[in-house]
Amino acid sequence: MIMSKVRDMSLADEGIRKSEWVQKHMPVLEHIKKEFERTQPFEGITIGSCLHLEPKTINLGLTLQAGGAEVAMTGCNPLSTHDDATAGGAALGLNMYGWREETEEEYYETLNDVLDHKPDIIIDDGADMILVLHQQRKELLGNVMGACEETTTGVHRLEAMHADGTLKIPLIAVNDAYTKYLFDNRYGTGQSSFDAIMGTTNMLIAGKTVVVCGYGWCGRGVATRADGLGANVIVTEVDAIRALEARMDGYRVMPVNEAVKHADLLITVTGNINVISGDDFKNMKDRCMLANSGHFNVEINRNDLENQAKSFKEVRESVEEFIMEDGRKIYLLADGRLVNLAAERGQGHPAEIMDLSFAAQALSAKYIVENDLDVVVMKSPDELDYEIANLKLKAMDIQIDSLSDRQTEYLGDWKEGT
Ligand SMILES: NC(=O)c1ccc[n+]([C@@H]2O[C@H](COP(=O)([O-])OP(=O)(O)OC[C@H]3O[C@@H](n4cnc5c(N)ncnc54)[C@H](O)[C@@H]3O)[C@@H](O)[C@H]2O)c1
Ligand SMILES: N[C@@H](CCSC[C@H]1O[C@@H](n2cnc3c(=O)[nH]cnc32)[C@H](O)[C@@H]1O)C(=O)O
Repeated sequence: MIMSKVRDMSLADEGIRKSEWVQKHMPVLEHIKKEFERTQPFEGITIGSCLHLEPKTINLGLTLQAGGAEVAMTGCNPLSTHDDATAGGAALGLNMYGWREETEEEYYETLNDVLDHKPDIIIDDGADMILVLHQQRKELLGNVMGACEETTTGVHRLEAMHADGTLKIPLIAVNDAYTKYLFDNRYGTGQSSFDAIMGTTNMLIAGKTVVVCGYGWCGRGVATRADGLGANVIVTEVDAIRALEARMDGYRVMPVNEAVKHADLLITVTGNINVISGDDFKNMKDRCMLANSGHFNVEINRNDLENQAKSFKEVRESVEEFIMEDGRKIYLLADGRLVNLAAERGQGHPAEIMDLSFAAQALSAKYIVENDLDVVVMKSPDELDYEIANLKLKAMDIQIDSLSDRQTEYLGDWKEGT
């Protein structure tokens, strides 16, 4: 029997319409779905997920369902759920739990609702579900064949769990697949962050100074798009090599306490805590705008901002204005949560990008079923990456070359010199 707790089932048709639209732009996932329909890799298997609930994620759920799985889904962020998508998913036979603007209590309640389905496989984003499984729902551990993790910070948390011996299940770090982080973290976060920031504020980027904190895969994507939109880009880093790379990519690099003085718009993408805190708020220009596109709501220390402000209020959907003692105004978008998903207008990454990420999830889940894995944190196998990349090239009608026998022989030979 299908169980669901969603905001409003009357939104189901609109949710289905939106899922059908993005489905047209997710050809790799569509191909995998057809394969799954034929081969039924998940017959008798229950898959529980904790992912941002929006139309593309519904297509992942339907792909797993087509492969024979019972699917139960909840959101991985209290602000990112689309209520039409959850209603649509429920109408199509997925067990959907969650709604937009959950309290913390509701967030964990719906996460536990999914665990109540006793999943054989877990697909997590940020590792909250895997943590609850290990800390509060230990009785279910024996049932879980393995889990997949969607994002960089989740992988870090799970590696830390594995290092201290806490992790009890095999874990595929789907984030670390080439077809995931090289595209999702970089091009996805680059485009969707600006899509959300511009849609939320209706403001111009050209001519502004944009500070990007963190020059990892997300930071590179955000900086490239800021540059392309005509901004003057400053990067802050703690890693010498990445800082050097940012400089040679053409950006100014400086410590964060200096960078905040120049920022018209500041975006954090570090996965770290307190990247913007304390005196940083004192040194900001009037009307500086702050957004996070990295991890949960910890990168920008909202408490520090609130404590220093005379007053604060929402002045526009997903925009809070903080009036400081000296009269300066600072704007915080989407409560400091991932702006590309948590802002009211956040649509998440483009469909063509999530096509790759969710193809990696679907094939990794199948890999768990087909292989008796040890308790490890492993990158998804290279052969899955190449399968996805080849399917995507084919869908994009792009041909590439292959090595001749002579070239293969040459590349494997050490004797041939000048
Ligand atoms: N918004 C999204 O849709 C989205 C997509 C993918 C990943 N993420 C999240 O974004 C974050 C970054 O992911 P990534 O793949 O780019 O990680 P990454 O490890 O490639 O990059 C993070 C960078 O931040 C730097 N850093 C750490 N602490 C810092 C600090 N205090 N100041 C300045 N720089 C600092 C690190 O040196 C590193 O270069 C993670 O939390 C990840 O889960 C979000
Ligand atoms: N759950 C945490 C962890 C970061 S989510 C970051 C992940 O979201 C994923 N993501 C980005 N856009 C979308 C989307 O549109 N649908 C589903 N997932 C998305 C992306 O793959 C990335 O790794 C949090 O909410 O703060």
